Amino acid sequence: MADALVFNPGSNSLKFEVVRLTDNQRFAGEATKRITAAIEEFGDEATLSVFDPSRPRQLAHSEKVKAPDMKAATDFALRWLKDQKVSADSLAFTAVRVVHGGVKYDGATRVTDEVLHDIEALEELAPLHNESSLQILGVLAQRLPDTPAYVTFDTAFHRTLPEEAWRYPIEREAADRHGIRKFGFHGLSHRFMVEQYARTVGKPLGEVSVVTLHLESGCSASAIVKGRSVDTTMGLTPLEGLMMGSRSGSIDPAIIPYLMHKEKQTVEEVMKLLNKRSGMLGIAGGTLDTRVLEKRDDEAARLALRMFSYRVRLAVGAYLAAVGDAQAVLFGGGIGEDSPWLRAGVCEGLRGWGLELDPALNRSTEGQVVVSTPASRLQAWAMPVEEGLQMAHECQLSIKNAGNS
Ligand SMILES: Nc1ncnc2c1ncn2[C@@H]1O[C@H](COP(=O)(O)OP(=O)(O)O)[C@@H](O)[C@H]1O
Ligand SMILES: CC(=O)OP(=O)(O)O
Ligand SMILES: [Mg+2]
Repeated sequence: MADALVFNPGSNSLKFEVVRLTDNQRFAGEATKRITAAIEEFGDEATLSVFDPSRPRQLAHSEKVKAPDMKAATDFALRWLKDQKVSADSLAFTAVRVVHGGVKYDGATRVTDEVLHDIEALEELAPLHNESSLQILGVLAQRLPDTPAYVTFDTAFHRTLPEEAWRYPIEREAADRHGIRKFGFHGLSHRFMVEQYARTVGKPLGEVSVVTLHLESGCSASAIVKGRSVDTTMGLTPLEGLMMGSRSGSIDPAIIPYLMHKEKQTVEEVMKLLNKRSGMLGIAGGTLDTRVLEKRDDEAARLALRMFSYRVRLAVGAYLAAVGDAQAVLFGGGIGEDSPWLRAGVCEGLRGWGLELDPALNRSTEGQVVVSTPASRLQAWAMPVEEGLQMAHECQLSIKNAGNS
């Protein structure tokens, strides 16, 4: 048995967990969380939320803390963990989620100067994320210098995409000169969902084909055939694909020069608009949080939720076609797990595929649950995603593999 400390910087938060791994675990879901917490809304009054480790997303305690940025939040987390009696010598390793690993990294890796350099080189393609990971790694190198540090990559799971999926239909030479291709992200989450599904239904991973949905501030879908990712909605960067909290997702690319021209803005300003002031925030105004939007009864909030659910539904339809004979649609991430309205809105359009939602089961917002009827040919599941457990599991596998080679 070993404990690992994992950090998951999102576009909107820093989540951190102490994970207890068992010696020969085959699935991430066999590990348990000892501590799980998040710092959100960085600033002098950031929020520290501490969750019940045994119940997904159940808040146990919350307080205001001073954490103006990712570095300060990491510093705070380490001090706070010390108060919780988590000492450096109780940790087998630390792990940090890195969103962009390019084509080079296919799994968890021990941090070296070369790895840090590669993460930095990819910063341009994941500006909301890679820099945050480097900041966390900097604090860990200073504060826990003797604990081995690992990184896990969102892109690793999608390295199995076939060329017709990862190649963009743009001039080949130009794309290849600059490494322009679809990478895909949220791989820890998509991998966790499909493996957890396989584990629960008792099938080998190689016999499982599903569509997975990771829906939080950042959102993506993945088409998975026989346990391997064959397509995913995010692309060269985490801006492509579904409508998100504050990101537009896919739009007509001609909108970018048109807006630059009409609004007399630079490309950086327009990219900021698409990353930070679009998506549900851009349509509803005021917030990107679906829990708040659900409670609002103005037309803008309702439109944002309808647009979001419509776009998720379209992606699921496309990926059911990509998979061909999917067994289930897995709804994960804060919105996927917790929002009956979203699941109903998406499944409404999937009757033709033989998906029958059970309205009573769909009202459940707690834990992993099948929300389709027993007779439904295609199943729908609400599936709590545990990126932290997946990170710790992938690092343990990499340590074992290194020991065996
Ligand atoms: N119970 C829940 N807990 C947390 N987030 C939820 C919940 N239900 C819905 N959500 C949605 O998920 C978003 C939170 O995503 P978060 O985990 O902070 O994303 P990220 O990892 O991209 O920073 C919220 O803005 C909200 O829209
Ligand atoms: C890749 C990505 O968008 O990550 P997150 O949803 O955690 O911001
Ligand atoms: Mg996230």
